[in-house]
Amino acid sequence: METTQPTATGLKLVAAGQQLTVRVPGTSANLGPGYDSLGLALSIYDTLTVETLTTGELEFELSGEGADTLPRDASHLVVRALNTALERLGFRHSGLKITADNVNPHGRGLGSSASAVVAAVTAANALVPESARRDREWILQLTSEMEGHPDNVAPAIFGGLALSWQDSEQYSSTRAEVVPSVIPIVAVPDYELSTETARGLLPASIGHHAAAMNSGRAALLIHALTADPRFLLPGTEDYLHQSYRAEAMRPSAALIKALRSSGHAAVVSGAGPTVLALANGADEAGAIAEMITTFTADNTPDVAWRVMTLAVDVEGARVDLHRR
Ligand SMILES: Nc1ncnc2c1ncn2[C@@H]1O[C@H](COP(=O)(O)OP(=O)(O)OP(=O)(O)O)[C@@H](O)[C@H]1O
Ligand SMILES: N[C@@H](CCO)C(=O)O
Repeated sequence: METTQPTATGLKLVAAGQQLTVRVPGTSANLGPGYDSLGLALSIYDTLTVETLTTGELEFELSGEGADTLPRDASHLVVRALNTALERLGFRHSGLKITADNVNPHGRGLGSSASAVVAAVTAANALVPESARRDREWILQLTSEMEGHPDNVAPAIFGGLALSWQDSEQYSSTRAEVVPSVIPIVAVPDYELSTETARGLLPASIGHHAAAMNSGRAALLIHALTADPRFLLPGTEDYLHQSYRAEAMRPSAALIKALRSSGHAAVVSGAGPTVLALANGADEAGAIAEMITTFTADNTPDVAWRVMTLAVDVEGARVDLHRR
């Protein structure tokens, strides 16, 4: 791949004429007690196609979620993340054509902003020469910095169930395998709640008792997801965030309460307001989907819900190179 000499900015130009597509899964973070640490990759995908140009221009084609609201210029989240990543790698571009096809709903708790930055940083890393490319740990570090927490970006990058942690400014993550009988079902309401707003509802500190209770449930949840799903209901109990945010998503909180009272492991997905239920097998998945439909029709008539029975994505972000 050809690159020019460093420019006045000290940054080299990536070669023009390249084209690639990145497919990134949506994610559900927290899973109850795993606040800011656990996340599951889901089979709902955004795709981002990037072509490098010589015109110096930015062309943007946007379809699906956000097509009516998002900017199509350098202020777009994907462009900002892509430029930052290229710069960190020592490069810049001389024009881009970006085509974004967004399926993951925005501001609903399915990690749309994390998917966007993972797609952008993964694309930037694939556009630079092989010798300058970094590994997925580097992508995790940069995208966690952008998001402020690693729980959505990690499963979006690696797929599966991501267990993430932070040492000072360093983010790390490891992947665990979810038993095949676990089926995620999401109920996505038609109202939004931004992560920023939801984080603002949390107390600055919590008591030692709540912290101890939460630790036990988080440990149990990993066992439930990776070995014995019979423990999904007690394993998804949380003491850190959901009760503080319930006022901002009352229909979702009511649905979660009803599902849990019937023995189903339901939680707020990410910062909400989507409801995530984890079924143990197809029969329970069917029963959950049916209960969501009936309960919401009877109890939340002003809210339209989209119910999706998904799978755990095990691939994570995938790059397809079309032209180099
Ligand atoms: N594909 C995208 N392209 C550009 N901007 C996006 C994209 N996806 C999300 N965003 C921006 O991020 C905002 C939503 O981010 P926010 O963190 O509030 O919710 P979320 O990521 O969908 O949910 P959560 O973080 O709770 O899982 C959108 O309103 C939009 O501004
Ligand atoms: N852990 C994050 C996930 C949403 O980005 C939160 O609950 O605020």
